[in-house]
Parts: sequence; structure tokens; C-alpha cells
Amino acid sequence: MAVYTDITEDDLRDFLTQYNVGDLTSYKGIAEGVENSNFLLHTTREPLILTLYEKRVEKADLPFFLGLMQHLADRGLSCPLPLPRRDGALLGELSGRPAALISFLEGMWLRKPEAKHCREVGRALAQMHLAGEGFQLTRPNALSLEGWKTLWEKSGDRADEVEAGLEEEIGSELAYLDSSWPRDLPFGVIHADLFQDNVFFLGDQLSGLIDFYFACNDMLAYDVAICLNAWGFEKDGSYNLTKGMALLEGYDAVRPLSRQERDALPVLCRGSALRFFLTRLYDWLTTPEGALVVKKDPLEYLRKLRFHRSIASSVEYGLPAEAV
Ligand SMILES: Nc1ncnc2c1ncn2[C@@H]1O[C@H](COP(=O)(O)OP(=O)(O)OP(=O)(O)O)[C@@H](O)[C@H]1O
Ligand SMILES: N[C@@H](CCO)C(=O)O
Repeated sequence: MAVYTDITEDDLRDFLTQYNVGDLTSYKGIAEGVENSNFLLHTTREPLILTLYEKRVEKADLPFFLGLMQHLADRGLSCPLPLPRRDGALLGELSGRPAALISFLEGMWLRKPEAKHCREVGRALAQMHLAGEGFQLTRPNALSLEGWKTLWEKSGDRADEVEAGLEEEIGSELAYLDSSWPRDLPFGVIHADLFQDNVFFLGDQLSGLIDFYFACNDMLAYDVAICLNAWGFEKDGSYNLTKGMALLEGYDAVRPLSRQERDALPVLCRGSALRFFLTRLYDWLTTPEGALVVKKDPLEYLRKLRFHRSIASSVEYGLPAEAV
């Protein structure tokens, strides 16, 4: 679920008078997603997505997210576009939340992606990294080392409620990452949350990327690590070498990874697994029972983190040996 903030039809109709989008014919809340409240609207002209930005999205960051979608779409990436209001603004307010109307992207996310889809995702990620060049606004990654430490300070003393021994294990992991985190790899705009539910396909054809609300400036290879975590594992927790290889090959064909980026992949995967473990752990411990949101399992990312600790070289992820 993600409808944290409900809207009334009257308020919505009033909100829509600020746009040139035709008349509202129907609307409904969208159950998927965990961050923002999303609604699907039908108007006499076109389907639209209405997003109300919730707790983890800073209002000051919205020009970055909305401007980035415009920048990427202008450069040929398939992603939703924020619609301007009659006064040109991309952002309005509805039910006390910042709100935007976003174009509807055709397609569905894949519940059972195969290696061929992972290859497409790798390609699209690299295309996004190239298309992001020249974007003028910047946004530091709030969920990198310092952000992880803050999350850990808020939840570390209760971590053993989720699994015994976690307080010590994650404390050591953070210390390791603090001392080993790469700082001089190529930087750019990263998506930072390119999970399966944020990539749409029409049949086997990738139709576009959505949900740029964690996008920020960080190491491009960190985004590859996020994708490898999200797409390279099976539900039973095992790493699927064929899928990982396809994703990496797809990326590398569009934006070749440097030797330094390849060498850093294991540590970047550890950091990325820790990032999602920590946000999930925090949500797990703080979301009240009965809230209308499906809590995501932090232990899934703990298992991935442990897997990455066993990796000695990026060849083990499926990068062709001769190219490493
Ligand atoms: N532009 C769009 N076109 C079509 N459907 C969309 C669009 N944007 C969002 N959706 C629908 O809304 C759902 C939730 O959107 P989104 O992933 O942006 O929400 P979120 O709360 O930010 O989620 P997440 O948990 O991935 O951070 C998507 O799975 C999709 O069904
Ligand atoms: N993709 C995130 C949730 C949304 O940011 C996760 O799976 O934990």
C-alpha cells in the first residue's frame, strides 16, 4: 500500500483546475510502493499519476527530482514527466502535502524477471547515467555512510530483536565500510532505487524507469551495485550468476566500467545491501502494527550482505574474467 494521505474528490477537482488536463472522470489509490501516496487518475484526456510526497521526501529536494525527470526525458530516456500547472510550476499542494501530476507510463513491472530482462535493466541504468550528464542541480546521497550511521544510531540497540547478534555484526560492518568505502570513482546522477517495481516492461521490452525519489549524486558504480542486489538474487536468497552477468554485461556495453569500478564492486555491493537492510530495519522497528503499508523484510538484505562478504573479486559476480 501506499496511500498515507487520503484526498477528497472536491479537493482533487480543485487541485486539477490549476492544470490543463481535462476533466476528472475517475481516481483511485495505488496500493504499491512504500514511500509516497500515489493515485491513478483518469481524465477526459489521458491517464495520470498523482503523487503526494510523504515523510522521507524533503520538499527542498523536489525540484531536483522533478527537474531530473525532465532532463532525462529530454535526452531520450523513457521515464515519466511532471506536468506543469497553468502557472508553469511543477509542484502544488493537496491535502496538506506537496503534490505533483506525473505522466502515466505504460507497462508493468516484472514479478519473475529473467536474465534477458536483467540485461535490459543494465543497459537502461547505463543510459540513465549517461543521460544524467549535464544536469545542473545536485543532491548529495542522504543514504550513504553518514546516513547509514544515523539510521543505525536510531535502531541498532533494538536490532537483536530481529536476529540475535545483529547489533555486533552490523556495528562491525559499518566500521569496515567506513574505512574501506571508495571515494574517487566516477560520480554522476544515480537512480539509487532501481528495484523491479521501478522498471516497467511491455512484453520483454523495457518501457521505462520510474520513481526517481532517491536519485542523487553518487558513484555511478554504486548504482550498479544497488541493481545487482535488487535483480541478481532469487527469492530463496541465492545469487543467480546468469542474471548478474547479464545485468553487468548490459551495463558495460553502454558505459564500460573502469578497472577501479570493477575492483570496487564487492565493497559497493556490501554498502548497498547495508543501506537497504538499515532502512528496512528502521521501518520494521518503527512502523506501527496495523499501518496500511507492507513492511519489507530487512533479513533479505542481511543475507545479501553476508553473501557479498564472501566475494573476493568481481569476477564472481559474472563479469567476464578477461575484461576484469
Ligand atoms: N508514471 C507512472 N506511470 C504508471 N504507473 C505509475 C507511475 N508512477 C507510479 N506508478 C504506479 O505506482 C506504483 C508506486 O509508485 P512508486 O514506485 O513511485 O511509489 P513509491 O511509494 O515511491 O514506491 P517505492 O516503494 O518503490 O519507493 C508503481 O508500482 C506503479 O504501479
Ligand atoms: N526499494 C526499497 C523500498 C523503497 O525505497 C526496498 O526494497 O527496501
